[in-house]
Amino acid sequence: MPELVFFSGTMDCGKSTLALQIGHNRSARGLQGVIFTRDDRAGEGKLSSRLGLVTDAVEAEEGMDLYGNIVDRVSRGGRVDYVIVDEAQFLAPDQIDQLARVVDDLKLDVFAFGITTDFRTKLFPGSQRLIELADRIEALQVEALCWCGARATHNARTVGGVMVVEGEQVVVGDVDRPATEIGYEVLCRRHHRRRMTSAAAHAGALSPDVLPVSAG
Ligand SMILES: Nc1ncnc2c1ncn2[C@@H]1O[C@H](COP(=O)(O)OP(=O)(O)O)[C@@H](O)[C@H]1O
Ligand SMILES: Cc1cn([C@H]2C[C@H](O)[C@@H](COP(=O)(O)O)O2)c(=O)[nH]c1=O
Repeated sequence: MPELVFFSGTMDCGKSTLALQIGHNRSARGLQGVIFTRDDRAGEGKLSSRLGLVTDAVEAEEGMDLYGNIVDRVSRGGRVDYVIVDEAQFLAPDQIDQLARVVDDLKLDVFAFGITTDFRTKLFPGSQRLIELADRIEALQVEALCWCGARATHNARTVGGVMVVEGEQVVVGDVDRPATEIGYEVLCRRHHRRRMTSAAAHAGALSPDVLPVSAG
């Protein structure tokens, strides 16, 4: 049975790498897929992984009918065996409904990859709809880690090196950006709640306030 699968996790947990691997393994066996993405860091119409691999993709622009796009390809004689969607959190809810229709009406597997929640710990609309509609939700096996060593479950945004909890939901960016820019860091829930990024933890450790004080 074809499925709509949502591979979800934090930033930097290997989603794009897995998307590329799934595409590679299928094309190695002669299958033909359509790869959609939206606002990849590498630029329009690209699906890129931090491991250095990148492939061409169809930019799933705002308002684009993803079901219609696949039907057009097939009706023009094209072959489509499966669909991959990266950065699926950026899609509109009705585009996720269109992906579900690709599975149900066209009988194709759709593999969607995206982060579940934003820097405020709120669901992205596209991810919410995927959670509502997916046949399966898969967590990535190689977990990203918080600076404390716990599994990272949340995404923090930093501006000038300081964690923020207000701002636009969508700001394309990356982890490990210079402290002067808007950046992201993955954290466990405890440290996300305390707004304690690795820089804040490091500064706290150096602060005289937290140095051991002798009793005498
Ligand atoms: N130099 C490296 N050596 C080995 N693995 C790396 C290296 N750089 C990044 N990675 C792996 O790539 C993962 C990020 O992959 P990517 O597909 O870009 O993530 P996502 O799409 O989830 O943001 C990291 O969690 C890490 O496991
Ligand atoms: C948390 C968060 C992230 N983003 C952006 C930042 C990146 O461009 C993508 C995530 O890409 P990745 O391949 O999973 O690392 O999402 C955002 O716009 N808003 C956020 O709150």
